Amino acid sequence: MSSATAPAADSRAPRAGLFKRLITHPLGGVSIVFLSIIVVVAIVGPFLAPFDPSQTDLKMIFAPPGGDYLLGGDSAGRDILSRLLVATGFSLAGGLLVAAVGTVIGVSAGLVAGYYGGWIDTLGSWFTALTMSIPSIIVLIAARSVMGPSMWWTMTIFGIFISPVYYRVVYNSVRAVRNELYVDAARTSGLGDGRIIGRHVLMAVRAPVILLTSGTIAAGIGMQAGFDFLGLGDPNTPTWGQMLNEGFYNINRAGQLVLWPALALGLTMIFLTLLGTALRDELEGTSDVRRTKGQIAWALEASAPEIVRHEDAAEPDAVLTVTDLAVAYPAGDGWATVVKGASLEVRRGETHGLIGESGSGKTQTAFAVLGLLPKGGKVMAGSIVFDGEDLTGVSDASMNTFRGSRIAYVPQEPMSNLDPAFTVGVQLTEPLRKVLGMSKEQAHERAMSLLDKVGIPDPKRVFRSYPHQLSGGMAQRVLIAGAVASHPTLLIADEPTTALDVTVQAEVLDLLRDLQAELGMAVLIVTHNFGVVADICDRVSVMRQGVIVETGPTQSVFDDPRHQYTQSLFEAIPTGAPRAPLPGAASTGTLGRETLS
Ligand SMILES: Nc1ncnc2c1ncn2[C@@H]1O[C@H](COP(=O)(O)OP(=O)(O)OP(=O)(O)O)[C@@H](O)[C@H]1O
Repeated sequence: MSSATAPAADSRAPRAGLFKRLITHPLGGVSIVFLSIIVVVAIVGPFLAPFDPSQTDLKMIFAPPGGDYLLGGDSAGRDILSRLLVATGFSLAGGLLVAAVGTVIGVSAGLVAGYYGGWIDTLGSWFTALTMSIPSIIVLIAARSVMGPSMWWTMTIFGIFISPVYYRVVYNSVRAVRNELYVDAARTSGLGDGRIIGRHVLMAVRAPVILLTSGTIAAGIGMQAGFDFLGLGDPNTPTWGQMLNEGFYNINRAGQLVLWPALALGLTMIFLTLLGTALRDELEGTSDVRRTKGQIAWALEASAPEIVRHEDAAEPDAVLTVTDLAVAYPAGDGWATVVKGASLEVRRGETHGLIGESGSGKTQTAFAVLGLLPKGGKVMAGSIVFDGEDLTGVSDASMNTFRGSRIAYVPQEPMSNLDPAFTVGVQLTEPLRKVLGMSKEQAHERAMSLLDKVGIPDPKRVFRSYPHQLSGGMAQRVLIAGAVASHPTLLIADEPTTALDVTVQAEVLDLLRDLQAELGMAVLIVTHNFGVVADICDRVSVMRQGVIVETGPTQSVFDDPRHQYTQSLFEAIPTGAPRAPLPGAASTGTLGRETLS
């Protein structure tokens, strides 16, 4: 056995710029190429057009493709190709105008209303509600009869109707960040509101606004085409919608009249939507997961420390096998890896301690198993096999079939994990009814017997009590009762005694031991207290800086810690404390509650 101390790689792989990432994204690349061609055509189309798009030639009415008119002639003898080239510019400009008006009004109003609140907020909400309640098409038709058939006015008004969408997105994002500590810090450091909004707040809304804009351009082009198709547009401005309108009138005589504008319109809208999908992937980081997963896995493999494994007489029957797990969070332009290739095995029916100093990644490992990583956290590499199923590829919806039934969880802070608005009875019976499908009476009966089982002296009273009427120890017993209600195969308890006082800690540990023995479940107990491990764990894994460095039966690891880090942990225990009270010896807290940090 060897011990290794090399830390695993920290993968702060720098991310390329947004455009570079988009162009290498499969959907993004092809969309950018197509849309670039459309933009080029829109700009140079009028110069490339072989004829004036309005020039009529009676001889060329419904002329077939070929000859002077490459794509044929329309019902007035105009060149379809020339009209298509010029129409591309107008159609695109219409979509861009909608997005520009929507962005300018919606983003600025959302920023100001979200940041300042008060009457500006009220005015913004009122305007949003008003514009959303009026059908835009009616206003557009009314405006047309007042101002005449101008594409520019039509698109400007449509942009105003789109602006509440931007307003809401920006407003909600600003509300979410305005009380962040870094915004407070900017304020206290003397930065003015304009600078804070422009620098800190605008950054937070940048991604959703960019995302929204590709959809808005598509919606604008579609709206304009629909308006022209209905014959409500400006007949002197060639657009795809105008061409479609004319084509549909003459579809039986010359089908190509519909074909070209329909292709241009359909493909542009499809590629704008695909670009939106690619943008979402890149801005929200989902694509980075795909792209960097391999890189991180490779980096971890290259530097993975060897785990010190103690010989084990028992036949391994793993209920949970975590292999080379890597968990990372976006950090700046890269990823900060907080679990760096951890491997862990919890066997059926055993109590397994996961011990390590504060910040070593114990909770992140537990959350990864539960599929409950905080926002931004991603499993970048490795596998989590529970009862034969790999949980890393499982959807959120499917994870719900594991959580609360086959995998249960007991948190660190009992009080903050009970909803103060509901009685214990409601909180215990609701999952029994929803997850296990029990009737109201069955759930009530089961909850009472669970409260009794976890040693609550007066279950009836506690059932009717609100969390604030319970002590910390009682609240933790209630949470344990809820966790074991479904007879889980695996119970994950994250520092279940840390928030409790010493005497209550001992009782809760005794309770966990008794329940484990009675229900035969496996228990993974996350702790930084060797006393807890000594008291109830059959086996232990020692975690350091995101990796497991030593694992084995508790007795063996306590008797003969081989990894330098495990040895240093034992050395950190104050002298005078007995070294290793072994599992089964009810000696909670023998080693105190040392925080190994
Ligand atoms: N939401 C988050 N975003 C970014 N980094 C995080 C997040 N949550 C945790 N971390 C980082 O992950 C690392 C491991 O945290 P974790 O909570 O797993 O530690 P731990 O071993 O359970 O320690 P403790 O006993 O203090 O909870 C820490 O460096 C922490 O800063």
